[in-house]
Amino acid sequence: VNRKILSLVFVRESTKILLGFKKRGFGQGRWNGFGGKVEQGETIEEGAIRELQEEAGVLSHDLSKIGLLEFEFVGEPTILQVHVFTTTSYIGLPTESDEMKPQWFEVDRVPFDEMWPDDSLWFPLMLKGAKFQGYFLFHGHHNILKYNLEEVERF
Ligand SMILES: CN1CCN(c2cc(NC3CC3)nc(N)n2)CC1
Repeated sequence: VNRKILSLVFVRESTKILLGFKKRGFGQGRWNGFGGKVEQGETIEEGAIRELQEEAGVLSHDLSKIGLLEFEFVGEPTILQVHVFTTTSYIGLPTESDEMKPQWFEVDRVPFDEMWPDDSLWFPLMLKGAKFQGYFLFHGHHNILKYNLEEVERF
């Protein structure tokens, strides 16, 4: 079993959250936070900052680690290990990239039916300010066969 380390960043503004519509590649056609592969030679947080800049055109240096999610797919050896961050302090105007089209959403109007199915399970923990850890077993890209999800005190 090998693990692929990925970042995922959510930018918050009072009652709003910044999501991006994935225009191509993995997760295409779904809204999500910003993130991607963590490269060799960078920390996970540095990778998260880099991807946020590349995908949304905003720069933040004050990310808070809020979640750790592992995703396994039936029949596939690679486990995705997603490190979730949030920030309220950033500079720059969210800008469309070739990967992502950013848009602000009211936190009570998050388009879960156009997002990864796990999001509706852990978003409530993120939105209430909790830290969380979870494991999800997927069959394909639409069905969660089983999962566990728990709040944690700190990372
Ligand atoms: C670059 N990454 C890709 C993985 N990712 C995921 C994954 C995910 N579920 C997993 C079944 C796929 N759910 C959210 N919300 N994000 C974050 C961004």
